[in-house]
Amino acid sequence: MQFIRVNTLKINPDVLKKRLEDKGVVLKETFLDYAFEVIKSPFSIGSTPEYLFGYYMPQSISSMIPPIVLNPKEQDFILDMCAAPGGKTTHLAQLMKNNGTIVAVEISKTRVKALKSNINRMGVLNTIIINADMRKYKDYLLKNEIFFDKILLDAPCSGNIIKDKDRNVSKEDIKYCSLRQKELIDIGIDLLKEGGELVYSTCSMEIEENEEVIRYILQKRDDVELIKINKDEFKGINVKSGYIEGTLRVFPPNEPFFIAKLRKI
Ligand SMILES: C[S@@+](CC[C@H](N)C(=O)[O-])C[C@H]1O[C@@H](n2cnc3c(N)ncnc32)[C@H](O)[C@@H]1O
Repeated sequence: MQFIRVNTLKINPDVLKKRLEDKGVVLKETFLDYAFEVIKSPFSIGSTPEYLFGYYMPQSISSMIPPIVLNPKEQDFILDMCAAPGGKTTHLAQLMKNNGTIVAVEISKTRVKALKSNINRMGVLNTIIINADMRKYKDYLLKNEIFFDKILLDAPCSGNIIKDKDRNVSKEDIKYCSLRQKELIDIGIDLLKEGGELVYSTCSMEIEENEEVIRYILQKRDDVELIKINKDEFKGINVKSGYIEGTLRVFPPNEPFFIAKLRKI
């Protein structure tokens, strides 16, 4: 299944739809008025002039859910803790209509290049890119008392190993990912303003990387609570409740995803 997210910072979804359809692309509506499923395309959807103009982002429909759940407002101060290549950063900027501020942090120098290029291509103007390890960069933020209204933690996970490195995952990989995710979510809560909200997501199916991380943070800290996500918002997507009520799991044929929302109290 292939989907595109129309970049409403640059073009109206109906205008782009007509433009692609005139070139022979067959598109199907989704629960989002700015996202379409690509049913058929005579050419690669990642190499059209419209793509290069930044009119859309090819990405799974599941990966559009975390920014929607975070629900950024136009004046929000947002931290995107693991940002590259920027599918979700550019989506957040679009929802904020290029207002407010996003701090997009990415550890990998190579992946920062892709993040920069997507941000430029898509006309995003409200984002500061930081090439740093969140586990160290948090010290700078805390020392300067910089706290955020909303945080997206789209955590590195074993699903990325399968996709990026094209190999199977071992029990050790899952354990390693789970430990890193627990460390990152704890940092995320530290960096939230009181009443601020954090969305945690992974493209892994493993309980250790999903519900276990949420259970860990809810047990470890008494300044955080779970906000229940309404799964009925995502019509046409194979979304079910996670193993903790109020969390979400997306299942095949859609890209597997886990999404949870927390509030700092
Ligand atoms: C799942 S990917 C993020 C995808 C991205 N949110 C998007 O929608 O395009 C996870 C990213 O986190 C980065 N990362 C891993 N550990 C990190 C850390 N400690 N600090 C910042 N970024 C990190 C990885 O290099 C990778 O690019």
